[in-house]
Formats: sequence, C-alpha cells, structure tokens
Amino acid sequence: MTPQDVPVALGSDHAGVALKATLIEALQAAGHPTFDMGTTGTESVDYPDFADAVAQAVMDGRARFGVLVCGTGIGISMAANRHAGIRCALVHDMTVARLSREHNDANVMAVGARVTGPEVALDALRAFLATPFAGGRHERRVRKLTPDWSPR
Ligand SMILES: O=C(CO)[C@H](O)[C@H](O)[C@H](O)COP(=O)(O)O
Repeated sequence: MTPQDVPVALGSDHAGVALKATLIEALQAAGHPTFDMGTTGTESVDYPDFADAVAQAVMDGRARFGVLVCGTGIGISMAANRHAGIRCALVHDMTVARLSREHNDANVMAVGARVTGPEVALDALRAFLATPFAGGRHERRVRKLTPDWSPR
C-alpha cells in the first residue's frame, strides 16, 4: 500500500494546532492525503468537537487513520474512544506507537503537544503508520473492544 492509499484525518484543539500543522506538513510531504478537521487557530475551543470529527472520518472510511492533538492528548483521546469502532492510543514515543498498532490495531493516534516535542511526535506518527496489526492472540482481545472488528 502506498501513502496515497492511506488518507489521514487530523484534529486538534487550540493547544495542539501548531503540532498538528507540523504533522500535516510531514504527512503531505510523504504523499498521504490529509483531512484537517480543525481547529485552525489559537482561539480556545473544546477538544471533544475535533475528536468527534476525526472519529467520524475514520468510521465512515474517508480516512484510514486519525491523528489527534491536544495539550496532553488525554482529553482528546478520551473523547475519541467514546465512539464504537475507534481505538485511539495516546502515545508519547515511537515504541508505544508501534505497539498500539501491533497489539491493539489502533486506528487513531493521540499526542500531547505540551508534553511531547515535535520530533518525537513525528517519529511516533511514522512508526504508527508503518506498523501492521500483528493478529494472532491480539485479535481475540481487539474483538472484545470492538465486537464487529475484522482485519483490514
Ligand atoms: O484535555 C486536555 C487535558 O487533559 C488537553 O490538554 C487540553 O488541551 C487542555 O485541557 C486545554 O487547556 P487550556 O488551559 O484550556 O488551554
């Protein structure tokens, strides 16, 4: 699968807007189609609104993966995980990002712009996108999270 076949939807609140822009730039340079679901400025906004927009884009198939950024990544990952079908991993380095794909088939990655630097976030995102789900014993567990889960 080429990057063109892997569209990514991104969302953030005001605390994550600058890191989101950095991630979008890197994704586009790598050839991924991107959807910026907002926010677009530094005016104070509410992270659930942007988590919902990204979750919807992943669930309806517009995007293969989602990326969410707020100050810590906590609120926006909590909001995303309220959606059936979303497995959002709050990551802070490339190892956790890789394992969230291998073990959890995470379809959304959340990161905290106030706690994770842009280089680490970029490395984590590259690892997230490059790593396939490992299957095997993990399938049973993912089905307990998402009963209608099937391998993609
Ligand atoms: O949800 C969060 C914390 O768990 C995020 O970090 C938000 O970005 C943060 O709460 C926003 O805080 P602010 O003081 O309103 O900028």
